[in-house]
Parts: sequence; C-alpha cells; structure tokens
Amino acid sequence: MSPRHPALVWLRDDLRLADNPALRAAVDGDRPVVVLYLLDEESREIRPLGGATKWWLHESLTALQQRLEERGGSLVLRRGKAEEVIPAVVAETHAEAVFWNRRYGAAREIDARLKTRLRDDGIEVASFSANLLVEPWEVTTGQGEPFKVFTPFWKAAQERPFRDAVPEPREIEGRRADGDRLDDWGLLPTHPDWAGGLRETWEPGELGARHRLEEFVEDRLADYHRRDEPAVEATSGLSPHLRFGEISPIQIWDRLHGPLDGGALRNRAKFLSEVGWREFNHGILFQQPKLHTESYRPEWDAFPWEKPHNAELDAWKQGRTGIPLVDAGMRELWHTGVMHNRVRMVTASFLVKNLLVDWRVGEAWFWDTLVDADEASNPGNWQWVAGSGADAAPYFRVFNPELQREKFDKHDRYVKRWVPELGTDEYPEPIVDLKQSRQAALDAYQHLRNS
Ligand SMILES: Cc1cc2nc3c(=O)[nH]c(=O)nc-3n(C[C@H](O)[C@H](O)[C@H](O)COP(=O)(O)OP(=O)(O)OC[C@H]3O[C@@H](n4cnc5c(N)ncnc54)[C@H](O)[C@@H]3O)c2cc1C
Repeated sequence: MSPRHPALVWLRDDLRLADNPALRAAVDGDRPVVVLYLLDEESREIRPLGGATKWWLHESLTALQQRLEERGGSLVLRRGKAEEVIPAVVAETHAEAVFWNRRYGAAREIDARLKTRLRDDGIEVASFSANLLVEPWEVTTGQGEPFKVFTPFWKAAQERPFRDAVPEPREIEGRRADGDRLDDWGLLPTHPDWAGGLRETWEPGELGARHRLEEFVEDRLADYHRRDEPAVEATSGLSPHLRFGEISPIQIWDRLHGPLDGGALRNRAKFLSEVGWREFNHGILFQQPKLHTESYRPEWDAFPWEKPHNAELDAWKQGRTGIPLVDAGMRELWHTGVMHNRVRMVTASFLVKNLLVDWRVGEAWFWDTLVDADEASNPGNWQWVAGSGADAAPYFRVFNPELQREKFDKHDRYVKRWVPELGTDEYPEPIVDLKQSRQAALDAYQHLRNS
C-alpha cells in the first residue's frame, strides 16, 4: 500500500480545536494531519507582534500543544517567511493538501500568492471562514459598496445567515515534522520579566477562553448595562481570546442564544453589538489594509500634529500625567495588558487632542502593550477617536477626562485602585491645562478644515 500523504493545517489567529473549519476539514479528509504554527516576522505584509501579544502567543501555543497531543496530534513550530516555509514544509512532509482559516489584513496577499503557487504544484488548497461571523465582502450596501457606518452595517450583518460551528475533533491522526522549540523563540520577557501582572490576570488558551465566556454569561452579563463603569467588572474580558482565535465569534453567538436568565437576556443585544464592532473594524481593515499607517479618511493626513514632546509622551505611557483617569488607565494597561474600553477612549483622546500627538504614536504604544492588540480593532479605534476613521467620533468631541471620571468613576474606585497616591504630594500636577489644550485642538481642527 502506498503511504498516505498528510494534509497540512496552517494555523494563524485561530489557536483552537473547536469550531476550527480548517482543522476539521483536514481531520475529515481521512488523512494524517500536520498542524503547523509559523512565526512570520519577515514578510513585508506582516506587522510583527508587540511585547504583550508575544507573551500571550507563547502561553496560547503551550496550551494548544497540550490539547493537540491529548488527541493524538502534535504542533509543529517553524519560523520564517511564509512563502518560503510553507512550500518547504509541504515538500518535507509530502503533504498533498493545505488548509487554513482566512485573515483579512495585508497578509491575505501572502495567502493569495501561496494559494496560486501551491495549486500550480498540484497541491489541494482550501481556505475557510472561521474568525468572523460573516465575511467582509458579504455585507454590502444596496449599491454593493462596503459600509462605512456601523449601525446599518450591523443590521445588514445580522440579516446574513451565519455558518454553523463545526465540532472539535476527538481524535487526530497526527504526523510529526521537524520544528523549533517554543522556548527558543524567546517570546517571553526575561530582563526584566514584566509579565507578572499578565500571569495574574489571564489564562491564555482555548479552555481559558471557554471558562471566561461561561463565567461572563453566568455572572456578569446581567450587569453589562454598567459596562462603561471601569470599577465594575461587567464586561467579558474575551478580547485577547478572540484576538488569537481561541474562541470564535460564532461560538460566542451560539452561547448567547443558549440558556440565559432575565438580566443577561436584556443585555444580550448590546453585548453582541460590541462583538459587531469587531466585525465592523475587520471590514474596515479589509478595505484599508494599511489601517495602522494611513488615515482611513485621507484628508486627515494633512492634520497639523505636534512633534511629540518626549517628557509628555513618557508621562502618558507611564501614567504620570497628573490627570487621574488617564493615569489609572495607562497603569492598568501596563500591569494587565488591557484597559477598560471607556478609559481607552479617554486616554487616546487625551493623547491625540490635549497633547496633539499623532494617533499613530499612541496606536503603536497600545500595539506593544495590549494583549488584545489586533490589526483591525487597534488602529480602527484609534482612528475612531482621532476623527480620521470610519464612523468616527467628530474631532470637536474632546473627552474631558475629569468629567468622564465624575460620570463613570464617581467614587474614584477605579482611579484609586491604580493611583493610590492620588491626593498626596507624590501625585504630579497636570502636565497640561485641559481647557487651553482643548482649545488648541479645536484650532488645529479648524486649520485642517480650512486647508
Ligand atoms: C484606542 C482604543 C484601542 C483599542 N484597541 C483594541 C484592540 O487592539 N483589540 C481589541 O480587541 N479591542 C480594542 N479596542 C476596543 C475595546 O476597548 C476592547 O475590545 C474591549 O475593551 C475589550 O474588553 P472586553 O473583551 O471585556 O469587551 P466586551 O465589552 O465584553 O466586548 C466583547 C467583545 O467585543 C469586541 N469589542 C468591544 N468593543 C469593541 C470596539 N470598540 N471595537 C472593536 N471590538 C470591540 C471585543 O472583541 C470584545 O472582546 C480599543 C478601543 C480603543 C478606544
């Protein structure tokens, strides 16, 4: 009998066994399966991971490796340029098929080129919808154009039929191949090890994602109407799990349409609409793959940003601006790898509007420090705050961090958690006058409109 040739499953932002259409297709094909994760920091279309997402990736791959092994599979780790490594692994393993789940940023150009090349070599290649509820090209206006405004987008998206979740394989006929040792990739910080707060906060991996979803639905969804209050634990904390595809939005959707009690049921639509913003941002990324470098609305590239003042920028990054809500948020980010959504808006607005720093500078800091940093939602939201994005907040809407604090953290519970020295001599004076800097921002905006 001739040897059976394997199928290669190339995992990217889909580090899960359940509802993984590419993995499922390979297992169902009655062939041995090589499961590969490739760390590509070299291809032009790839944006290398920041420090916090590298930490997460290490932990998530460790968890995935274990789950694959429990089912008879294994995880092959390779590093390098996708267009060199994938054909090399195909050749080494004599794979006759390659499967992957789609991505939506600039890297899809790599996928398109590889698909053509492998097919030319006689390899079966298939890509799957896995990480969004609907494919961006399926949700269009009556004129067939992509949506630029969230509300009609989300309405149209929900009218589309969603795919069914696919079951997790119970057994995998794994085929081994040469690969790297995860520890040799150096994804974890060492000197200094700044990841203590991340370890305290998170359980990366598919099982962690499932626990988080279940715990949210059972304990916190009923409070989701208080999601804007940073001291209340009312949101899901699912963003990094979604970022790495440890859980799919279809799994979330299905769970939210399963058993729910009254309070949770009342908040379901609002919660799902936030998941809808993730879809919307991916649609925007699909239209504009250079979302982190170019303004979605090109006229914004003429905005007169100030050259960042190093001392001010450091104060912002380190949470020493003398503006309590901004400082609390920036410290939460450094410690936990996330920041509450409302506080993200406030800290971003402060940088872009009160300090007049180009949104790209803040986006890059978040990219390095957020565990949920993703190519669509990070630049999409920064551009939303700056005013240059799709369905963006108008530029003249400058968040007043003191009013936001009064409204959403009335008793300073959140601020005091992160800024315990508030009210003592140790706490710095504000680095800018909020009123004057707001006016300077409005003047700069007027300049853009007149130009
Ligand atoms: C300046 C700025 C930068 C941001 N950068 C990111 C980022 O890199 N990655 C990221 O996932 N989110 C980003 N967000 C959006 C949002 O802050 C986080 O998704 C949210 O705080 C995650 O917490 P949660 O999972 O508890 O959210 P929940 O309220 O429980 O929401 C559920 C899910 O919906 C999605 N979601 C919620 N709000 C948004 C939003 N505004 N845009 C897109 N998706 C959303 C997330 O996947 C989230 O996990 C950013 C927001 C701002 C203002």
